[in-house]
This record gives sequence, structure tokens and C-alpha cells, in this order.
Amino acid sequence: MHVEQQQQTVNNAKKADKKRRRCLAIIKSDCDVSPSDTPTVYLAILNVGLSNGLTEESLLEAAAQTGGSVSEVAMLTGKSYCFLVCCSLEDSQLVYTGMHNVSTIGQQGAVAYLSYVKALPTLAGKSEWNKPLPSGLIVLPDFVSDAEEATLLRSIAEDGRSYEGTLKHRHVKHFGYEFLYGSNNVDPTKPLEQSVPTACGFLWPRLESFSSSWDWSTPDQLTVNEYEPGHGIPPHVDTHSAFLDPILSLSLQSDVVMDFRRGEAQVQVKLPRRSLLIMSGEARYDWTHGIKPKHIDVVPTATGSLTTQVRNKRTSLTFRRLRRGNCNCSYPTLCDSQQSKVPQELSTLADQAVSLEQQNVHEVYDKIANHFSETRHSPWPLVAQFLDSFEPESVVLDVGCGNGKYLGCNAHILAIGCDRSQGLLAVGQQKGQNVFRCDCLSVPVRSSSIDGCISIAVIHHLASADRRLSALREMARVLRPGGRALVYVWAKEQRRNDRKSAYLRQNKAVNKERTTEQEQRQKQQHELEQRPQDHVSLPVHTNRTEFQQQDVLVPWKTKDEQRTTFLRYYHVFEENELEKLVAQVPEVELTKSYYDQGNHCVIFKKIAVCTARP
Ligand SMILES: O=C(O)CCC(=O)C(=O)O
Ligand SMILES: [Fe+2]
Repeated sequence: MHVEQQQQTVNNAKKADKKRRRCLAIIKSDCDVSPSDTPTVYLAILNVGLSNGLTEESLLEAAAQTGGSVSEVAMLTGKSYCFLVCCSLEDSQLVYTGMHNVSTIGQQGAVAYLSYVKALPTLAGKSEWNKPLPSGLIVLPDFVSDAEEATLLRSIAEDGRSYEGTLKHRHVKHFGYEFLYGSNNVDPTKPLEQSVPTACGFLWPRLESFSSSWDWSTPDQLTVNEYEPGHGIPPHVDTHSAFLDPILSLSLQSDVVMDFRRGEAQVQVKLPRRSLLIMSGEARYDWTHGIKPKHIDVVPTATGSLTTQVRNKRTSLTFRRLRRGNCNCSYPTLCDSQQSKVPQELSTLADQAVSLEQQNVHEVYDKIANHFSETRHSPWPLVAQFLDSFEPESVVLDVGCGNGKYLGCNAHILAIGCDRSQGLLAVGQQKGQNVFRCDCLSVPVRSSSIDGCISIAVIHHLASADRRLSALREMARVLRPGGRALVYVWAKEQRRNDRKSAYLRQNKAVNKERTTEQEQRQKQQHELEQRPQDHVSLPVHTNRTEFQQQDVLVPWKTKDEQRTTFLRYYHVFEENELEKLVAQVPEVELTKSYYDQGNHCVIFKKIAVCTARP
């Protein structure tokens, strides 16, 4: 080499060193990460990051060219640096030498400077772990013991009659029915010779004791997945039309991190060895799940920092129940049964439900707020009694609080209310109540944080069974273990006996009006048919008569001179319907159900569960 060239190389290295020192000072002050003089598996990639257009993909590609394997990337929003975790020290050294002061990546092809660092920044990727779990997702740690794990593994290995196959990234075995990866479905007419091994039988009573009120039948299909370290499963949703809700997966032999995704949202969930994963509702239908093919997972420690965890061979037992028919969930995006409907604007059941609620619930309540509020002042005694049953200083949320008539019932508790209707909330706000506006399907309250919930005459305004269920799940989510909820919904059957329906009681008084009312009804029906946006035609209920149908439009007549009639959508509940809905929420247990003044009512309690989140 010429002297000049040598000089240039030395100068170049000096310049790179200077730049690197500057960058290291930044990461030290930004996130307290210190460089390491000796190689570690943690590499700081300096001078390139999300702020100058670096993508995870291009970074991984550059690292792959060095021959070193990377197990994790930590990109930080708005930063011109990022971090890599390599699979081993050798990998880390390969990446270091191959990329330092060599790789030009990022938007302007910036040069990357590398440095070994002692650890990942506490904040890097931590936000990934602070997100709430997808609704309907539960991880039960230590679901089986070491001995039971060994028994299960043995019985599965011994069963020679199961259907076996090797996929690109893992080995699989099926019991009960074969899962056909070509069509992503099962053939319900072709049961396998070997059904779900009887050795799994002890799991079901255990699951029932976890939630006795759960509507549950024994799984008839089992897929065993065997993952060597570095293996994974691509993000997918288990075919809706193939299997019912929920889906269970028992993790054996190794911890692993599972990624859940919905649109842009991504949540990482640690599945510890011997834990049971339950995917129900949204988590089963509307989020994909997958495992990245890696050797090492980055997981949070008990103190909230991040650490790496080497994977061992993992065997998972996924238990499912065949559906035998179409799926009619309200999550059409990933629903194979509803695929044809998706592109047609507003034609899905879920969209119909949303627009029906918008038009015949939200818009109506906003318009009738003041008049409606005048008619709602005396609390129902059994609701007040429930509120009185809380210890002083309990936090109780009234979901769909309307004008807030229940918020002042028990002066010793902290009663908070939320509602969709700004018009109704304004009434409570004027009284100085703690109220906020939100949808009952997405309550901005931390999971497992409150002592009690009431929801009086709210979820019967939700226009699909899935949405009514989701509202219950949302209440279950915010309740702390041991927390209790009371839910009232309008009953289809307006009983005339002892606790007579307040609604029918006024019957006599209005009998006279009946004919005019019927005329009115015909007029409304006509108007309804005229409205172009209406994609559903529902019967208009005649006030103070028995309900003829469960999904109805109930008129509300204003008191002003115009006597305008608004139509509110209701789903009136059949006997036991509310209880059945509660039974589909695994985190809760039904403690009481009763009939009160024309309403079906349930009290349920959240049972103590732990999630895998440390
Ligand atoms: O390994 C697991 O826990 C999940 C397996 C899975 O998602 C599947 O087989 O559909
Ligand atoms: Fe799956």
C-alpha cells in the first residue's frame, strides 16, 4: 500500500472514531447506555436510525451480509441510532467488523458506526411490553406441573396413529382432525383414527374450575407444533370457519414470545413454559398471532428492563373445537366466511351495526338529551343497593351513565361515569360529576384497576351479539380481580307479576292513545322506508305493548310543540340471553341474575387471574 493510501486509511479511522465518540455521548445522555471495550451481544448502530429513514429491513439486510445472526432489533422513534442483539458473541463480532464505518444505510446512505454496549437501553422496546393485551387474551402461568408436562409429551410421542408432517419451519402432528395447510381448514367429514389423547383429559376440569360459568365443550382437535430454536410460525388467524371460540395453546419445554398484530398495532406476549394461552373474542378473531423464527427472545425483567432469553425446543399443544358451518363474528376483516362482504362498503354485519347505532342511538340521544334526562331521576332501588354494597373509597365506573343519576347514590365511593352522548354527559357535568366521554367498547381505563362497574340500560343499544359481548369483556377487563359488575338490559318479556315492569304499568293510561299511536307507527314505518341511508328495516315497536321481536326501533316523542318522534334501536333480551353472554367472558363468574322492572339483570365478578406480564 502506498504511504498516501495508508495515511488516508488512518485519517478515515480517526474520523470515524471521533464521530462514534460523539454518538456514544448522545446515547449515554439519552438512555444511559455505556459502551463496552470487550465484545457483547449488544451492538449500538450509530448515526443511522428511524429519524434518518432507516428501516428494520434494510438494517437486517446489511447485518445479514456480514454473516452474523441477529436476534432482535430495537429501533427508537425519532432517534438517529438503534440497537441490535446478536445471537452469539461470534455473530456480534462478525456484524461489528462487517458494518462499522463500512455500511451505508438509511435514507441518505449514511455511514453506520458501531459500538459494543453493555446492555440495551431500558426504554428500547419497553413500550412494546407496556401495551395492554389484546382484548380476550389470557395467559395462565403454571397451568400444568413439570410432571404433567412430561406425561403429556410422552403420550403425544407414543401416539403413532396421529397425522404427522414437517413444514418449512416446524414439525406438526394432528389429532382428531387433520389441519390442512393447503386450504387452511379441516375436513369435518374425515375424523382421524386417533382423537385428542385421553391423557389431556385432566386439563378440562382445571379450565372449568378457572371459570365455572364458561360456555365450554371439550376440544375435538389438537395440533402439536414442535419448534426447534430458530423456528417460528408466520402471523395468521386460525381460520374462522374452521374453529370455534376460544382457542387454547399450551406451551411446553420452552418460553417463547408470541406477536399479536391488528392493523398497525403490535403487542408482544411472553408465553412461559407450562402456561396456557387462551385466545377469545377479539384476540381470536381480529388479531393475528405468530412467532418470529429466532434463537433468542428479548423479554422484560421483573424490574422493567429488558433481557435476552435463549429459546429451547418448544412443543405447543393447540386445542380447538370444530365449527361446522359459517362464522358470523363481527370481525369481518380476517373472517373467511365473510370475505365476499368485506369490499362492499357498509355491507358487513359489523358495519351495519355501527351505522345503526350511530343513527338510531347516538344521534337520537344527543337530540333528546334534555328531555330524556328530565324523565330519569329516581334511581332503581336494586341498583342503589348494589352501589351501597361497596366499601368506602371504592372506585366504581358507571358505563353509559347518561345524566349521571347513579353517580351520587353512595357518597362514600368514588363514582365515575362515562357515556357516548355529549348531550347527556353535559347534564352530569353541570352537576360537577366525574364524567368523561367514550364508547363502551373502548373504555380508556387501565386493565384490572377498578372495584366495580354498573351498566344500566346500555348494552341493549348495541346492534350485534358480538358487540354486546365485547362491551361485557371491556367491563371485565377494567375490573380488578374480585371486582363486581351489575348489568341491566331491557327484557323482551315485560312481566306483569310481582316486580311489575315500570314500562307496562303505564299501560292503562296510554290505552286511549293506542289508535293514534298505531297510526303514528305506520307513519314512522313509512318514513323509515323513505330514508336512503337505512340498510336495515326494523319493526317500530308500539310503546307499552309486549315486544314482538328482539331487534326493534322504539319511538321517543319529544314534548315540544312539534312532538317529533325519534326512533331508538334496542335489542331486547330473551330470558337467559344475558347470562349466556356472561358465560362467554372467561375472566368473570356470574354471581347473581334476576328480573327487575322489565329488565334482565346480572351481577358478575372478576376472578383472580394473572397474565404473563411481569
Ligand atoms: O405454537 C403455538 O402456540 C401456536 C400454534 C398456532 O398458532 C397454530 O397452530 O395455529
Ligand atoms: Fe394459530
